[in-house]
Amino acid sequence: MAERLSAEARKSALVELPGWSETAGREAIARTFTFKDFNEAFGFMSRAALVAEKNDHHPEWKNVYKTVEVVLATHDAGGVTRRDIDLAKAMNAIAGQLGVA
Ligand SMILES: C[C@H](O)[C@H](O)[C@H]1CNC2=NC(N)=NC(=O)C2=N1
Repeated sequence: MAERLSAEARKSALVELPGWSETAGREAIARTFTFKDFNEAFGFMSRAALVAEKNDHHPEWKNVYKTVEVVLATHDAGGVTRRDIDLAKAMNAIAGQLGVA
């Protein structure tokens, strides 16, 4: 089972996660992605969903038209773990391939 990261470890992990930040009032990380249109936003979600399913680690997310708000935390650990960092990195890579840095 993945271990919760310390505040320090979370902060240093975020250095390598452009666009991501800690959420207020909850041990989690979040990013809002804005794509060209709904088609690209949904394409991002489709690809990210496959990664999440493969890793058995799932996002909390909301899609409104071309934006996707993502919150990541490890429910079993009650905070942020490496699994969240790894999924955030994968999401940034997928968004990058869609032209969203
Ligand atoms: C049974 C299943 O492996 C667990 O419920 C997985 C599913 N996906 C998950 N996703 C997230 N974000 N946190 C979890 O603790 C988690 N646990």
